[in-house]
Amino acid sequence: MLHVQNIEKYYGSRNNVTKALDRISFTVEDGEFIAIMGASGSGKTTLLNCISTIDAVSAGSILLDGESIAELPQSELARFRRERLGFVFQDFNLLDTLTLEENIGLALTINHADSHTVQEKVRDVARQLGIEGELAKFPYQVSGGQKQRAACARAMVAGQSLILADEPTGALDSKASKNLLEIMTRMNRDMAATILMVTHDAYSASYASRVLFLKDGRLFNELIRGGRTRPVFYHEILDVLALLGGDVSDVI
Ligand SMILES: Nc1ncnc2c1ncn2[C@@H]1O[C@H](COP(=O)(O)OP(=O)(O)OP(=O)(O)O)[C@@H](O)[C@H]1O
Repeated sequence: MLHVQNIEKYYGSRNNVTKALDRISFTVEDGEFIAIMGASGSGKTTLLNCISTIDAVSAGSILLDGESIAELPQSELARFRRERLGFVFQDFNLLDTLTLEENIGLALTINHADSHTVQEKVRDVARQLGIEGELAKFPYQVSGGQKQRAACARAMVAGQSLILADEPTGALDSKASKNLLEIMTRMNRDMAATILMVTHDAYSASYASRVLFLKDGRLFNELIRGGRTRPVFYHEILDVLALLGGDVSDVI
């Protein structure tokens, strides 16, 4: 569903060029849960920004469901992001003045879906994530875990092909992180969501089915979980991080 082909990204101009991404290629199949890891400055956010159409690649191509992101006209980008991509942010970005139901349904409402369809889709995904009873509440009236669920529901309610998460557990304590990772696992396993998650954290990455490691803008290694348990996978991830070198404490 996602083909990243030989992409490069440079920042700056002639005398001061940073190569943030250097000939990166990989494919994400439907239904995968992928983590992207690497030290600070290795290019993780740049990669996610290129995939999410927030930033443009300098060379190479990115295809989502066969459609080339670089060739989308500016006028189409906002719609493309709303319909095809779901986002889970570190602070969840729920709007305080909207109920959970309105927050979750926002992309559908903006796309002019009729109100009955919006309500049905929102309720369906909310039920699957266990927050059906909270839909009339505002974000300040629900728990942190329920906010996480609402943000996850919003990321997939419009049938988005790909969910992009940038350090989603970055600001959470370990219990809240575990909750969120379990929700994401459920979305992936039971609700067929395809997820690409950038993380510094080996524990978070161990929930993924595959981990891509970036070093200095290049793809350094890849680990596939296969039949291994999560704790075993976690230790393998730590081993690769040690191999990656540099300031290891920076990446775990
Ligand atoms: N707008 C920009 N202008 C110039 N250089 C940039 C810009 N954005 C990123 N870079 C550089 O590109 C490289 C990759 O940065 P990026 O933010 O993608 O790394 P990262 O792996 O996400 O880091 P972190 O984990 O610290 O967020 C770094 O060397 C960074 O300094």
